[in-house]
Amino acid sequence: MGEDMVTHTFYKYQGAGNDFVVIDNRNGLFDSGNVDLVEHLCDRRFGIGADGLMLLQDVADHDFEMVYFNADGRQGSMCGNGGRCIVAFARDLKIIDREADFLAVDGVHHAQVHGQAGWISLQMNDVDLIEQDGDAYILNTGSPHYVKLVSKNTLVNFAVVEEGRKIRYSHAYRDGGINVNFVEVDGDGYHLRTYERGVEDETLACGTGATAAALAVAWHNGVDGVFQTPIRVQGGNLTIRFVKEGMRFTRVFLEGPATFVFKGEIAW
Ligand SMILES: N[C@H](CCC[C@H](N)C(=O)O)C(=O)O
Repeated sequence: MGEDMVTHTFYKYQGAGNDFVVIDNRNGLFDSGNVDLVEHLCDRRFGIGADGLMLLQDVADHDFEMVYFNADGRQGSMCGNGGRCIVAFARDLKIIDREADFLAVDGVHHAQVHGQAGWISLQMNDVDLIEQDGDAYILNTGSPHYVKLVSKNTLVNFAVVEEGRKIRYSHAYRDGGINVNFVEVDGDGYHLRTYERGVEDETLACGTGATAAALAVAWHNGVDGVFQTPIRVQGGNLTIRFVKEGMRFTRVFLEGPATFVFKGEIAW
């Protein structure tokens, strides 16, 4: 690398296999409008490789601000696993200790860091609307989700990308896009596979998707109460905690691992 080449520091984190480039942008120098740059950095051959990219920024009245981009380079809606990973990043930068209060595209989030295992609990917004599209459930947990319940032992050989793409590009969702989730009963919890908008592929985990799946299943079962739902995803395990009273879901928490992978330098 030539001495005069300008390089930039980046970090890689992953949450149950949903992986992110994370950049400390407290100096505000990152060109947030550069779609090609973000897409390049997320490219798994020509760049670093990730499902998404996040900027950590300073903001008044909160520990930090999270700005999220999907791998297609465009600013996205809320990313649950990304939210958990940026809290781990803020801890590693010593911006926070074990509690965080940060601003994201869907408002303020509180998070807790549990123990050294990097288990992060992220509070998600309340949900009070679940609609139906045929036998699927449509709800927004910070990002829009289509949740289809499938029978046991379906997901092991399921064409997630093909079936997910059909729905995501169908007339109803073509313009705004939607994340497509397939969920089946799995022991005392559920197994989930997700086709993600903006990645336009299956991801190994989707935090807002796991949250949407847990709430949709509780709605489908029609029982109120306090829930703690294990969700097995391709990249690991997540837990969703929430209180259901009719169609109102409160105290919603997405919990799971958020792991530092590596730090690097890249020229752009
Ligand atoms: N692809 C999603 C955003 C990221 C969601 C996912 N990575 C998560 O953990 O919630 C969308 O465009 O709606």
